[in-house]
Amino acid sequence: MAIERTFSILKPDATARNLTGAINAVIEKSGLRIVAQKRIHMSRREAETFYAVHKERPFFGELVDFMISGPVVVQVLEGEGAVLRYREIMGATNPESAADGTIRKLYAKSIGENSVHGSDSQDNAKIEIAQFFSGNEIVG
Ligand SMILES: Nc1ncnc2c1ncn2[C@@H]1O[C@H](COP(=O)(O)OP(=O)(O)OP(=O)(O)O)[C@@H](O)[C@H]1O
Repeated sequence: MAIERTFSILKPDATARNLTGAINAVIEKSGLRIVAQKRIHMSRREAETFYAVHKERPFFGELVDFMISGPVVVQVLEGEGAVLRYREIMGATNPESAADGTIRKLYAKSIGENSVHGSDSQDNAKIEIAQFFSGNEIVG
């Protein structure tokens, strides 16, 4: 499988509970490399742009409010099949359905406050990475 990059967010519920190191340990143990990382507080406009695909969904307002409720850590992860690999170790959106050992099973509080985001395709990974990082911030 090819070396890819994916975009990750450690969400406000994770930063609030001081879990960024614990989650990074799961990421690194999986073989993925954190090739860029920064802690930011998203603006409402950034969160609305990021989740624009969900703007007609009933939870959109709640999702945006949550994403700007505290700091997040945005990351670029690199490795073989990184998009799919990260989705596997994140686990299902709803932690109650997530497989044992996944980040969401271990740490997520609910379907909304579910600790992590990961891109769902290589095309979206490129778009999402470009929203938060310039090329010289990514060091492979
Ligand atoms: N029913 C819901 N109630 C509240 N928030 C929800 C609900 N469904 C999804 N969300 C939030 O919206 C995000 C995006 O939903 P999506 O269905 O794309 O899940 P995902 O692909 O697993 O998550 P992500 O896009 O964050 O990686 C979820 O991660 C979650 O934070």
